[in-house]
Amino acid sequence: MTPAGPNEALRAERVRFTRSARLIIDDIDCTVPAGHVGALLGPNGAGKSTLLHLIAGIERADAGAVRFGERDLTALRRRDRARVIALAEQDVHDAPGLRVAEVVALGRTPHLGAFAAAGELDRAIVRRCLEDAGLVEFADREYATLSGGERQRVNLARALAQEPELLLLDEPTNHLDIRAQLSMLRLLRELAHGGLTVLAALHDLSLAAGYADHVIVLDGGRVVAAGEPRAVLTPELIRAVWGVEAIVLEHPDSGRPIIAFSDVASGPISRAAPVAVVGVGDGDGDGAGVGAAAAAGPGGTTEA
Ligand SMILES: Nc1ncnc2c1ncn2[C@@H]1O[C@H](COP(=O)(O)OP(=O)(O)OP(=O)(O)O)[C@@H](O)[C@H]1O
Repeated sequence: MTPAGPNEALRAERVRFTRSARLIIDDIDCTVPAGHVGALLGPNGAGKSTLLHLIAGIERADAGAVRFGERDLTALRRRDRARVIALAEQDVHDAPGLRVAEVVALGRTPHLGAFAAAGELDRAIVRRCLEDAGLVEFADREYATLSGGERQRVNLARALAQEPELLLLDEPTNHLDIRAQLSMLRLLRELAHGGLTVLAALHDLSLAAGYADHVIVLDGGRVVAAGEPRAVLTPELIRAVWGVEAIVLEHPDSGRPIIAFSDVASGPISRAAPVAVVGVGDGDGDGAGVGAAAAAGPGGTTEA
């Protein structure tokens, strides 16, 4: 596990960002309390990745500030910033031909001197991060040959090797099976309790509600709600932001919200109907031709 860093709060203050004459981030104010797991939620195109890039310093805001504790992150030089913040993204494009351990070792770059090679401490940190991400058996595999879920864990391990104080993640559960999703989020919680401040863009509202201490909901480049998952993730908010009907239940053990969706358009699914394969017609009237699966009712089901 990455050693505990100092607990600091992340604060974005009136951050504004325009691209191609479009206002993408519209005077955003938001906070992730020190040592918390924050979840950044919102529909496609809401501005989650852009906000993470602005916090990480990959993009420069037109206005506003990003602070971590007392430090102004926007004022830090690139190398200094990379010692404070790590961003785990879904796609790593700078790893052609590299093996997994080498990709993870790239995370040590901000800590190495200008011409210095990695030392024993760096190698030990890389080994520990491979272990934390469950990747020991993959250490010698070529990164390009990994599955999407395996790559996702490498991206996390590389970010952890940076030994950041602030860990940003863009859809870290994407491509992961359910067990790997839960273990990823459990690891983020453990890291937060160990001192890291974590902000992850997530799409799964129940996972966010189950693991995040603090959620920030973006819509159209603005923060529309923020706070404890239970207070924020209400059916009204979900309808307003995502345009879907949700039922918010309480987990019997943790008391945290579980979000279920009711698809009012298709109605209840009571019994799966056999799927008939019918010809869509090939013009000769015999019904043969390209097979198409036709469901007997809406959504491929019939009412009992
Ligand atoms: N270079 C660009 N020029 C113009 N618009 C852009 C540019 N980059 C991003 N955008 C727009 O900014 C908005 C926010 O994009 P962003 O990727 O931050 O959203 P997101 O919330 O991460 O979405 P998703 O959930 O789909 O990943 C989108 O409407 C996107 O089309």
